[in-house]
Amino acid sequence: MALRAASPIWISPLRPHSKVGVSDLGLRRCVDLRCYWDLERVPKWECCCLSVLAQRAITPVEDEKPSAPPVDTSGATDQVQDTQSRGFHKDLNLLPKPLSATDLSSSPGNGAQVRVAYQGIPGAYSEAAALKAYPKCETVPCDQFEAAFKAVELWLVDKAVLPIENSVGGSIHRNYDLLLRHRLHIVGEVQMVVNHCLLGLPGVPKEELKRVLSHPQALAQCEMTLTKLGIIRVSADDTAGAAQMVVANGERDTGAIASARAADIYGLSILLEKIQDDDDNITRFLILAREPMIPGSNRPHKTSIVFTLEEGPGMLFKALAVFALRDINLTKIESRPQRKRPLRVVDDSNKGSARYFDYLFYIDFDASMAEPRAQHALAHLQEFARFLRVLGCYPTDATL
Ligand SMILES: O=C(O)C(=O)C[C@]1(C(=O)O)C=C[C@@H](O)C=C1
Repeated sequence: MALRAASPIWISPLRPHSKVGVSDLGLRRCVDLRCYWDLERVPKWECCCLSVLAQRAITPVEDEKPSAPPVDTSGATDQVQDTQSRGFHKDLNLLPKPLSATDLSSSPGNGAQVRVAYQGIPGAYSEAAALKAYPKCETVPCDQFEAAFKAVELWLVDKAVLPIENSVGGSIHRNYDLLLRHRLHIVGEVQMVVNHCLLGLPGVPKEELKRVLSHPQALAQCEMTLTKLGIIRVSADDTAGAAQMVVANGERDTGAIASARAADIYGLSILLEKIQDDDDNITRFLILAREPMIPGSNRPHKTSIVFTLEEGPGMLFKALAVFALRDINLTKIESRPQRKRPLRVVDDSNKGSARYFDYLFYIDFDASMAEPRAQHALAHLQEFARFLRVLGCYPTDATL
């Protein structure tokens, strides 16, 4: 049994934290980069992506022409001499160098010294996803999704890894809502095959189980097996928490659905393996950070956005067309009610009962914000979106 030493983060005791690590090189580089932005030209939509801002300083969005060709540097020596003769800078090597895409994405790939928050306790699938993203990281358990968001915001951890959708159970709506409520950036994704096991106390046969505890998503992913076994489902905060509870309660007729690793950690027996309805049960997790990453063009990237539209016929059709027109593939679309304004009264006199829900649309698309076609698509979308935010641009996980 190997429990990790990291102390869990519970949402209530979170407190303002001194900014340990503020001087972290990555952040300073980001701050430096802001000097290169032409903020006057940033339009009203809230684009959080460094690259798009940097690009906008150079390329007018209205212009659908391909980006300008690389600058010809053949006259560079003349420029240096000219500058020196005017006495601006004696040594140009002392000037800060503009960042390139690789500079900002060069955090150690194995995650050594990175603290990563996840929801659940050791043995949860989210912890495994964090370790897939950063194999040497220190994982930090949190009781709720929101605690993981806050842990990043308060500098208690560097990143958070949270589930966003599952191939059987669908979207994890809570995390869509939290993405909007918090100011974190998506800097990566992790796709992971989730193989569920039926666990019981040592020596208990599966026929003796009357109840099974697990996370609601896990219960939904094993719907058919559980119906076949005729077992009562009971919700728990996370799968590993369910396993821990089975041990703590010591009731022979109660089992858990969790990972093989959870069985190992909490000393339970594996009664059945791969009990999910679909063999290819895949959960997609997002990696969140305080700062956005600069998208590269060396590998496929995804961009995630959220927007709202004006009321009117065909508005969603128009919004989707900005991507179709530029041959940009959409990988996910999700809509969520806008909670602050759940109902819109369409009749000023409030007569007639027509009322509409306002929706937020979340879209993931296969393109990097470093690509002009993605920038143009968002500039186009901005023409009729009431609100638009880039949640992040990050490398596509193609490891499955
Ligand atoms: O309970 C866990 O172990 C989790 O990591 C949560 C979670 C989820 O919320 O989707 C993660 C992966 C599986 O899809 C089942 C549960």
